[in-house]
Amino acid sequence: MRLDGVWLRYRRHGPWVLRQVDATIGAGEVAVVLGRNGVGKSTLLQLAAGVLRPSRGRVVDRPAVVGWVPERFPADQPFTVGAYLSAMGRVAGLSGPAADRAVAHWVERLGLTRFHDVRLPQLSKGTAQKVGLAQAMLRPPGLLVLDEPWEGLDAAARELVPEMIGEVLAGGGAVLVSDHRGETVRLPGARHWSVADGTLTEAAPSDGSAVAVVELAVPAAGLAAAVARLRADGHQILRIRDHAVPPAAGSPERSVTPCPADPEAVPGGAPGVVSEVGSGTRAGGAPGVVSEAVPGGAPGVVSEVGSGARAGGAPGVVSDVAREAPGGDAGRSGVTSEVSG
Ligand SMILES: Nc1ncnc2c1ncn2[C@@H]1O[C@H](COP(=O)(O)OP(=O)(O)OP(=O)(O)O)[C@@H](O)[C@H]1O
Repeated sequence: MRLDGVWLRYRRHGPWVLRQVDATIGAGEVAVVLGRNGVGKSTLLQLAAGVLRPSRGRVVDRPAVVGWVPERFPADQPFTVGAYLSAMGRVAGLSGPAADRAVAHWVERLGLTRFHDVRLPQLSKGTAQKVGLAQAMLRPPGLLVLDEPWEGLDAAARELVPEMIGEVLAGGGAVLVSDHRGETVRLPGARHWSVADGTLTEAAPSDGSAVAVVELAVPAAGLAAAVARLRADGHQILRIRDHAVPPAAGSPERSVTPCPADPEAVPGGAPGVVSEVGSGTRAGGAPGVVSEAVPGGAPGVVSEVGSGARAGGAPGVVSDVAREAPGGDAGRSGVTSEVSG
């Protein structure tokens, strides 16, 4: 499927939400749409799914079967779960018996059995979201479009999302998924599309062969916000650490602490280091420490302290830690870097 010079605004003479978006997604590919709140991720997904029509440009080669999971399932409909899903199966082109079989399969798989005869408005947000996932999968989609699919789901259901994505990809489908919380770390091989200022840019692949690790210092009070911002920009957080406990020299991954998917869960009260892998670098403008990965011609590690950064452009880069940052405040800085090629 291809978005060909797509522009979108919601009303005549209104502001453009998207301008001249060109993007292609092929069979067996997944693209994660990243960006801050309100930049137009949902708009882009709705254009891809065919829910919205471009104001200018066109969307071509959209697969015949599209599974669309909106950010909020429209639960204000007077149907039971079973009746709604059966009807959606028919809408998707399944015969009655085939729809029934598909509904039985997905109801069981998503743990919806006891809600089969419950009316949609009576469902909790998370359960309604599962109904939204189920309806999109009743007929194997050639394109699955998921808008923030993890929102509101319990732990078990969250695990199902990457599974469902994997099944669509294995069946030759394509998947677009938006995410501002970093859950996509569970989607290896995903392409990263970043939306900002009305345009879409694709980040370099994060398959591990073209990324580097950067350590950034951030103010402790701004840690959660920094993590959220970095994730929104498409970077992968590897770890968060107190800069008073530096990692072993030359082995920054050794002391990795799993980073919570929810930026709100980041302990904001303590100074911290965030390790991130991704496709671009953001320099920390203030003291503190963050690690992130950036694309490079070769694997590498970059350590950054305060507002200064040095990038390793060659393999075999070493981070040396636990020394006072050049020109920094000894009480707040604890990392400096040595780069070798
Ligand atoms: N139906 C609509 N009518 C008018 N403006 C809209 C409509 N839907 C979205 N917008 C506007 O378009 C812009 C992009 O919204 P969109 O929902 O696509 O962003 P988003 O990146 O998905 O945000 P979030 O991360 O909060 O879901 C916002 O300024 C929003 O207010």
